[in-house]
Amino acid sequence: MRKHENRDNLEVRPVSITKLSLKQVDSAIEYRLGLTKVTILVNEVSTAGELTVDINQWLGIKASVNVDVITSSLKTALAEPLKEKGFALQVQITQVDGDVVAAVINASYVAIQNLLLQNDGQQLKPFSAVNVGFIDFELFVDLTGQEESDADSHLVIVQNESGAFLQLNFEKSNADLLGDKLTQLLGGAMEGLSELMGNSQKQTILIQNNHIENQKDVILIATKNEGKATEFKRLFNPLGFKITTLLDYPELPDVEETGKTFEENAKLKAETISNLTKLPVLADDSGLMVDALGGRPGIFSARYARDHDDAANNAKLLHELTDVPKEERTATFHTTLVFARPGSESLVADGEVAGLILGIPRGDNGFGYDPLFYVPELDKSMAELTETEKNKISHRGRATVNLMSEFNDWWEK
Ligand SMILES: O=c1[nH]c(=O)c2ncn([C@@H]3O[C@H](COP(=O)(O)OP(=O)(O)OP(=O)(O)O)[C@@H](O)[C@H]3O)c2[nH]1
Ligand SMILES: [Mg+2]
Repeated sequence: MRKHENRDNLEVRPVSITKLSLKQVDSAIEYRLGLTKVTILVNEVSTAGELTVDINQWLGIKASVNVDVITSSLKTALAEPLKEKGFALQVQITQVDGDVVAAVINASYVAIQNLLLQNDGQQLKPFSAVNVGFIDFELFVDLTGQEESDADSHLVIVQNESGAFLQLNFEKSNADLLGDKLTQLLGGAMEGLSELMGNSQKQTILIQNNHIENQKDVILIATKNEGKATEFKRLFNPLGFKITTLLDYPELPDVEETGKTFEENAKLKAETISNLTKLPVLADDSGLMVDALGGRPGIFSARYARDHDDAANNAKLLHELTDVPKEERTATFHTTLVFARPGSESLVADGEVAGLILGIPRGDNGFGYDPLFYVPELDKSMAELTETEKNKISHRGRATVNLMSEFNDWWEK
């Protein structure tokens, strides 16, 4: 199966609805596929030059009021709660190539969800459309109009988040597209559709709405680590900041930590998420550096034995240090923090704490390697400290103090 040649990712293609005008629309055809009612997506032209994409039924909205998405009167038209009122989108397109139809549907979903968020905060059940087809017996996902004209057969598929096919848009010439070929097309489409729903659309919605744009003193921390999130909340709340993390934004993508240093990785996390959300974003990249292991696991601490598996990572650490005597089990926890915001150079700060790796784990608090990290001046493991005690001496706590000493100047710039 191939994706469109020039695109690595499927995308919610921006459809500039105003600029397009209709060439031709096939008349409605209705199919039955098993028990699923399959209707042509594009309804008949209502007036010359107009194509109605009727998505009311997917939205579960009662009545139908025609709303022109592109006019500025839209917001006024939507003054009443949308769910009470109902509406249809009318869009004009130059052609009915499947890629345009799919793009119109995707753009419609994004547009409507954005309007709802601005109106009454209602969340729609997501749906996406994709154009799939066979060219010389090879399955292509996200066909362009040009590819579509070379295709032996193709169709536009609309699916919702729970995987139900909402509509299939068959061309008349594809009426024989049944059996294995259809199954293959549906399989290919499902992959493309889940990518669209999972990433592109939600991101677009999030970015366009910028949920917390107007909330002052909110910091988004680009972490999915619950242990870090808890520590940051305790560190920043007393300073008057409200902390949100990526755990509050499941629609944002994972940022791959491909850097070679803590700073490179922290920058990648902070700057990627700040660019996407246009928010001030703080990221932490941290890890344990064990002297007897030449500084390992270092930047690979989260994936030392197995990815984010604390038990396996701790077991590997103990195993590697089996014959290393106490005085040689010295180690350092390191954190690099990067604060990024649109249009500024990022602020960077480090923090470290020195300790020893124990032979057996102690304590239940904290996370990661805390039960094996002994802090000599407190005569306790990190996992035996309360959160407040840990924050006072930890690499993350110290990095935060260092960051805050420069924060005001940087923030005012
Ligand atoms: O015992 C610990 N006490 C700590 O205080 C601590 N801080 C970091 N670590 C370890 O180092 C990895 C960081 O990797 P990391 O910075 O990439 O974070 P992460 O992947 O867990 O979350 P994210 O912030 O990237 O989403 C973590 O997973 C842990 O294994 C710690 N272990
Ligand atoms: Mg990580």
